[in-house]
Amino acid sequence: MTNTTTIQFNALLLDIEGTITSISFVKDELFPYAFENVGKYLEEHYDKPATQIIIEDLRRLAEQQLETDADVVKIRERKQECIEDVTKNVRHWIKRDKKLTPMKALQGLIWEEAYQRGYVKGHVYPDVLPILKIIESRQIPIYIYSSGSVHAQKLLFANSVEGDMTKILYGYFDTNIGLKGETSSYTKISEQIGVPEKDILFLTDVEAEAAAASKAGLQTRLVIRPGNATLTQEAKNAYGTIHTLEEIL
Ligand SMILES: CSCCC(=O)C(=O)COP(=O)(O)O
Ligand SMILES: [Mg+2]
Repeated sequence: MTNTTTIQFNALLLDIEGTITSISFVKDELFPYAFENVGKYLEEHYDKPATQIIIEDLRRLAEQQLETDADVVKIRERKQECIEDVTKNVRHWIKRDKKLTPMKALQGLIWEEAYQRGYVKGHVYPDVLPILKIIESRQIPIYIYSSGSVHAQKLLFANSVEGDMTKILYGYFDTNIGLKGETSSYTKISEQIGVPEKDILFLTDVEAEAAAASKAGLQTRLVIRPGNATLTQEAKNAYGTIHTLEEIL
């Protein structure tokens, strides 16, 4: 179903990958960079408090995950063993596109170097910035909700192919508020931004996210971009689809 009526909303909530950024940028540039550089990053930043906090979180996570996943290893205490174990787990989770909060936090720190050194630039589709500027000019706040950490989100938009986009973004949410497939996450976002669920428009490429948001009472549209997973007809009918952000104006 293509939406033909005007959508009324007082806040816009955007997924990143597959919605305003290509899946290929995330899967073919960001993830491989983190995969290749996780060990090196840990060697260079091991003693920093931020790294140690993440390692402790990853240690607890590994304890839980190894009960159901035989490829996850227990993270040992001594520095070199710890780096070896964290690297093994993180690489395993990257390969499976796991949305695990501490792993996402570490990815964000690793990507910081990639952006700073100019190895990557955050991809956004050409329709995104012009339409977001129009929405911002209508005093409608724009928020991001991604499985990538808030730090990683800010890096992507501060170093995007369209320049620094952070000035037009009002706020950011990651999995610290809850998983994107859980209805309660959207209820919490609505509470935090002070906009009723029915007045928020959420755009995503993932059916389960549209379903969770819709169940919470948000308006949703599924976004179709080149390289995205195919959507079921049932979901297209239930939530409606757009191909560019122009369709929400
Ligand atoms: C913040 S950029 C990296 C995106 C990422 O790590 C990811 O897992 C994509 O998740 P999304 O919720 O944006 O589809
Ligand atoms: Mg997505």
